[in-house]
Amino acid sequence: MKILTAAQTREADAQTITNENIASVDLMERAALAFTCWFENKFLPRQSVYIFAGPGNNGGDGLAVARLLHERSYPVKVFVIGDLTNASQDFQINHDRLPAAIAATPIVSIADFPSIPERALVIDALFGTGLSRPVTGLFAEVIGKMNNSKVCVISIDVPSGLYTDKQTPSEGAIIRATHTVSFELPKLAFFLPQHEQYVGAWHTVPIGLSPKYIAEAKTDHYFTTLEDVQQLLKPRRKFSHKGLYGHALLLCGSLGKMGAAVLAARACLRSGVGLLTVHAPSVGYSILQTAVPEAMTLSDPNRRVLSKLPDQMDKYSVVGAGPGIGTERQTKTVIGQLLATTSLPLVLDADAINLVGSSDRLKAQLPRNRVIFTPHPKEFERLVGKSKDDYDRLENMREFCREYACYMVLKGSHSAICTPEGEVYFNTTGNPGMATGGTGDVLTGIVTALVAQNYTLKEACLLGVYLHGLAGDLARETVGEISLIASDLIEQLPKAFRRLAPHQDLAR
Ligand SMILES: NC(=O)C1=CN([C@@H]2O[C@H](COP(=O)(O)OP(=O)(O)OC[C@H]3O[C@@H](n4cnc5c(N)ncnc54)[C@H](OP(=O)(O)O)[C@@H]3O)[C@@H](O)[C@H]2O)[C@@H](O)CC1
Ligand SMILES: [K+]
Repeated sequence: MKILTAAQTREADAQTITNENIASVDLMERAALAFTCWFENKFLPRQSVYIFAGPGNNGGDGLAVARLLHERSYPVKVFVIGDLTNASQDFQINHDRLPAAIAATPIVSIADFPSIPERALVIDALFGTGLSRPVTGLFAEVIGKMNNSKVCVISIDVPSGLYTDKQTPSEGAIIRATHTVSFELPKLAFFLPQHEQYVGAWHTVPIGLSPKYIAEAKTDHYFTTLEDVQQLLKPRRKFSHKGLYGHALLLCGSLGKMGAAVLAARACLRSGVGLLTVHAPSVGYSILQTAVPEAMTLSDPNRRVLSKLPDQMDKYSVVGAGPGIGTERQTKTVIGQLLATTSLPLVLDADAINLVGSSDRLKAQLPRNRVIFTPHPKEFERLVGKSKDDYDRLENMREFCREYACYMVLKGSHSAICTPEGEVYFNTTGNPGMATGGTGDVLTGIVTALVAQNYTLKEACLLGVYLHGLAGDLARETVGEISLIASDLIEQLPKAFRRLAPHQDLAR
């Protein structure tokens, strides 16, 4: 699904109004109703609701929500801030529609800010996508009070004060929402780690924005949904044999880090690969043969670290390299040979990324259109360089992927997948329990297996990252976030695959 800029969202609103031949206040009513339904499902009408409305259409939404919640027996109080002589037309209409029981109290100085009871709910309808400058002055003071209220704050559409598609200047005040309920689509800002404290948990509610406009809108930013990845998953053919599903080679492990190789190998096998060979330092031979009997094991001449590429590289369909390999000189030579001498697709993770990042010579040897990097933020920095903020990091990722014609999975809460064309796809599965050692090795195994099965590199990234997060979400259901370990993801992979294709096994 596409992510739109603030300007595109306004245009989508406008086109919806024109195409459907409705008044803009009708679209506002639809939005307010969608928000109210979400709210009703979440909170009982026992708690009083304090709504803070600004002078634009976001404020208009807040006033319409006040009326709708009042009709549903929620005790509602409304406060309006700003120069209301310049308020938007739809704000005015909804102001006039407020029932007599709701007095909209103006806040003209911070002394007018109400004291908010402990169990109240606060709705933030100060600003939405029409924010035109950083929030200062009285608005900033109001935001400060709302942030200090220690109650649940629910933002309509956007946490007020946050720019949705570019860096918010540091002098601007921003709401710290518990929940953000966004209309139709999430905003780019929601996917960036630097905004975690403002956005809280985000949700989307449909308001019927013009599908035609959305389909035609140009963007470089997308987010992946279950439906998107379901379309990618290929069924297994009836007359199958293991040769159809590729032969993956993993270059993993070193003395003391054979666990990384075991995790990557097991995840690779659970992701449908036909054959798997793991090439590891000789210390890992019996470990791998015991822990992963389904995989073939090749022993490197060196006991501790990888020092040599295996022979007959052309019999493999893909190489996954990096988990647990360390950064010793011999291993760097192996990675150099891998880049220079093979023509296979490569999935490079962990120390393979660090090795490439530390050497301009290796970077210059990167083959075009057949490398996937899967860095976490620190590895990303070693490979691509430092970034000023999350928007800058996205731009740097885009530039790097264009320059080297490679794919990148920047791992995080919403892992970002970048293509050589500079398109970025944000993943929507996964949870904080996955921030634990070994989960990256599991991802390498999954993505490598998918490339082996002839998924394009882009498909392998989108599908692999989604499945990895989904396995994490399934694991959370049984072990919780705190106890979750990387092996739990592997255990849940079968269920994750079946979630994507619920009827496939039954159809036979
Ligand atoms: N269009 C539709 O049909 C639908 C729209 N919908 C809703 O509308 C929202 C967008 O509404 P919007 O465009 O009116 O902008 P909004 O965010 O309310 O703010 C604009 C006002 O704030 C002011 N202002 C701005 N920055 C400021 C600052 N830093 N400090 C102080 N003032 C500042 C600005 O003043 P100005 O810049 O003109 O001086 C103007 O008065 C969108 O997020 C969604 O919630 C839904 O109902 C669906 C249907
Ligand atoms: K808001």
